[in-house]
Amino acid sequence: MLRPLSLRLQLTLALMLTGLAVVVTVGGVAYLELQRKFSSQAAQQATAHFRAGVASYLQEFGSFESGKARGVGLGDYLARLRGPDAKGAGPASSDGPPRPWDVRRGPPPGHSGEPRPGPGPQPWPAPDGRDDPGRRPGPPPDGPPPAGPGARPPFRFILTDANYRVLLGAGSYPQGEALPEAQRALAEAVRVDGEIRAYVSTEGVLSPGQDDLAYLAAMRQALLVGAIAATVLAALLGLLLGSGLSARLRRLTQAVRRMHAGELLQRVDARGSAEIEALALAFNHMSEALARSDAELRASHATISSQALQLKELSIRDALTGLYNRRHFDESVRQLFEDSRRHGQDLTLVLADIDWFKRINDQYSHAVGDEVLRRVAALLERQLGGARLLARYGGEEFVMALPQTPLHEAADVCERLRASVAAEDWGQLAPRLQVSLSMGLAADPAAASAAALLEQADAQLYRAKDAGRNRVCHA
Ligand SMILES: Nc1nc2c(ncn2[C@@H]2O[C@H](COP(=O)(O)OP(=O)(O)OP(=O)(O)O)[C@@H](O)[C@H]2O)c(=O)[nH]1
Repeated sequence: MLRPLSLRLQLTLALMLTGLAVVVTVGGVAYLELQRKFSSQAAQQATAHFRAGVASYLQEFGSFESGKARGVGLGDYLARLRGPDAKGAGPASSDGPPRPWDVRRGPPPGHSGEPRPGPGPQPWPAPDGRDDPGRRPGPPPDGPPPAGPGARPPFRFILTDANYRVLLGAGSYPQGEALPEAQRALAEAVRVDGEIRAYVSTEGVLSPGQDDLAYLAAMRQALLVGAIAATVLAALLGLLLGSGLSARLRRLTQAVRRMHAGELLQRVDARGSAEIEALALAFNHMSEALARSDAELRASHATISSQALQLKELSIRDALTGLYNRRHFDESVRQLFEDSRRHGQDLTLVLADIDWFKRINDQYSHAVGDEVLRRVAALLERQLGGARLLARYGGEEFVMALPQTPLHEAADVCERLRASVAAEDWGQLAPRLQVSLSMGLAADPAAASAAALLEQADAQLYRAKDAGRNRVCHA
């Protein structure tokens, strides 16, 4: 399938065609008008010359009949006046006697008074013997005009006497009959001594003469040069406008691509034609709005993410002590257990329980009990370090997982914890307050699961309680 033409090419072609059409239309009309003007001017001149020839004949012979009686027909008379050089083509010259039929540019002789003398082509055909009022044989008056430059013009003259009786009918009107009314209106009077002696009118169209042909050829050439110049100018203009337009569209396209790549805030130059400026401004506004929305979206996404993190943290923390809660411990210890088993590493689980906590509550209040829970939790967390998992397991019970820690090492750690709790100055919190921890440890490598291991630790805790509390027990 053919690709659609680019905007630049379309614009160039449109301008070229428009320029060409304007030149051809204007030039063509001017050319035709000029041709018509030549034809009309030549017809006027030819009629004037013919009329002058007829007037001269009548002046000399008095009438067509007396001319004929003296053996001189109008055709012969005109031919004699015309002279031998009139047969050929060529421009009129100033040599020789003046003759009334020379066709020249400028006002016709009938308009300026006297006919202009000079040799030149005869503007009318010599009448034949049939039509000639002078009865002399001659070339046919109504034959087709000879072709070629300088040939006699194709006018055919109609000649009547003063009463509109046709003497020369130009093949259209029979000799001797009255000229129709319509044709009479076009006829021009031939006056001799102020008296109307005949009427003359013209039929036919002009084959332009050499000067006219030269004019028309120059006109055609100017038309051709104008058309070529207009086409070239239009092409240059089209290319210039088109390249400006396509450059702006290219910048817009590049900006859209950058937006697609993530750089939402883009600005393109808004200068240009009204449409391009409107498009660029709309694009800039859209880009700003998108960039603003994107920034707001990112900010709200960050807020939501942080809130989700906070929520998640809250969901896995114990509200009173800030330690992890039991649910989180149970989820995490499963992973620790599997990892230690997979890598053949030690894992010791510890359950720790505050001794006689009910009594603390009862004796000192729940608030004191809560504060004891918070202080024991902080102490355990501080001394245990980050590599171990510590959680409040429920009530006054805490649980610990010590990865990569063999039982005896874990027992030492727990012993230090127990001692620290016991050595704390609890009297600051409440008079004569004593707090201690009982702890049970399990690190059985044969335990099937973290829960099973935890049960073993719980059993050791019971042993510690049973043994008098404030102690660490393990298998
Ligand atoms: N202040 C306070 N008390 C709690 C909280 N959770 C559980 N307790 C109390 O802890 C007490 C636990 O008592 P017991 O299970 O009898 O255990 P004990 O008194 O510590 O006795 P032994 O464990 O055998 O030494 C109960 O009275 C609970 O009400 C808490 O969050 N705050």
